[in-house]
Amino acid sequence: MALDILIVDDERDIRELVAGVLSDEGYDCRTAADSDAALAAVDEKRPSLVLLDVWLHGSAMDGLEVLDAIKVREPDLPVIIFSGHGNIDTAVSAVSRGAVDFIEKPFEAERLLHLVERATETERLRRENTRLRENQVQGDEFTGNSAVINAVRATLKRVAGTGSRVLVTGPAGAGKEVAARLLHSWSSRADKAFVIVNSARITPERFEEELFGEESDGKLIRPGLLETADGGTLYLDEVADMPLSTQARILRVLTEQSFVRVGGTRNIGVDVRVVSSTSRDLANEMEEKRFREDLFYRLNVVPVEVPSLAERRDDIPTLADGFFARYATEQGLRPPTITDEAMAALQAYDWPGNVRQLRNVVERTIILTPRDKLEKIEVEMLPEEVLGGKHGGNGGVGAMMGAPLREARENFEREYLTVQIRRFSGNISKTATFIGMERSALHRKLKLLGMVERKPGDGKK
Ligand SMILES: Nc1ncnc2c1ncn2[C@@H]1O[C@H](COP(=O)(O)OP(=O)(O)OP(=O)(O)O)[C@@H](O)[C@H]1O
Repeated sequence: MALDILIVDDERDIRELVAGVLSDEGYDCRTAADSDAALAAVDEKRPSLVLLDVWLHGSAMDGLEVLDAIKVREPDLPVIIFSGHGNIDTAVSAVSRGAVDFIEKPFEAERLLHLVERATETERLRRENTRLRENQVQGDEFTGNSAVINAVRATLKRVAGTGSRVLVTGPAGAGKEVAARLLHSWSSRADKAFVIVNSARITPERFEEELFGEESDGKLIRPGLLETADGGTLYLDEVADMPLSTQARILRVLTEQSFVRVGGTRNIGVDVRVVSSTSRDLANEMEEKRFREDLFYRLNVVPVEVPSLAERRDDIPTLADGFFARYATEQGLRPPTITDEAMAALQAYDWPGNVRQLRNVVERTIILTPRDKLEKIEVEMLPEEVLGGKHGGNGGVGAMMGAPLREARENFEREYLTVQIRRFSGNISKTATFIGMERSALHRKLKLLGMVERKPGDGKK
């Protein structure tokens, strides 16, 4: 979605000029000629940025008053001030009253674009953070009752109150962030911010500004994520993606509990609990000299591993039920029931994208299925990736048609049993009960089929 910029200036030429420059760069622009129109525009729809003239001839309020009124309505909405030659002082005071920057008229288009880009980058991150937060509010509890998830939950509970640093590891989409939020919510910092530093999404050039904030001549231009997280939890997502130079500075923050803003000299104290996550092998990153060993030891005070979904298949029914109920409700429908066959297919699949992929598959199933069929989820409604993909899918009847009956039956039995055993995470007794065989008979069968001792994922026969 294009960022929406509100341009407030009493001079029509300026409004049109600025709108032209910004529209060419893909921004959506609205304009207002006086204070009333400006505030009405903000009330109508929160813009991503306001460019505001300090001097508004013929208006009920001047630029600074409009700034104050905007800040009351939308404290986080960035405002850049246009100042004329004679009123730089006013512009500076606007910055101390909450404007992110000012630009003196006449200005070059390039300078304007640079400032706009800088101001909206924060907005982009803010949106991202809000979006993630909103997603969570919808109720991403740390669902699951498998033994491994219960163990993770117990560890989180134990360390939540201690303030120790925690390093959450596990594959992408497994729920590292959900785990970190749970830890935060159980800690004494729960009513303070949970701030995400997405190391992979912030460009290395902007990393330090984002983290430490900026100041000029001793004045705050904008706070960084560290300051925003003061008193709360700072979540360093995918910490292995952090540039080495920033790793050195983060290390200093952790040691000293203080930092210096970009462009500043003063030490600013912060009280943050750092929780980091990685889906990469940090030992390997350290070996390759891409990750600082001293930082690793600082971050990894308490390691918590969130296992892949394939390692806790017994959580799939609860997770799937929860996601089906959520997405059906969003469509104004009742939570559907899921047939045993459909659930078995979900449990048999390998989920390389883990819980995130399961959530997406459920959402897609709900969207792609006609509404009148959504009371009961049948196996055919599930997407092809789950039914026929290479991860845990089966070859289908078609693949068996070229074989004599005996061989086809054995092939079928092999596939059937592989899926069922996987579904019960390799537990032969549970599998036997489910498929209606004696445990010893199942053992014999597996031996006959050359499948003895085969556990999910180990690939050996
Ligand atoms: N235990 C869980 N209960 C409910 N929802 C979960 C659970 N684990 C993960 N999710 C869902 O899966 C999505 C991915 O989870 P999350 O972002 O925590 O994973 P991650 O391990 O941090 O992934 P990445 O490393 O890719 O950022 C979340 O948006 C959430 O909806």
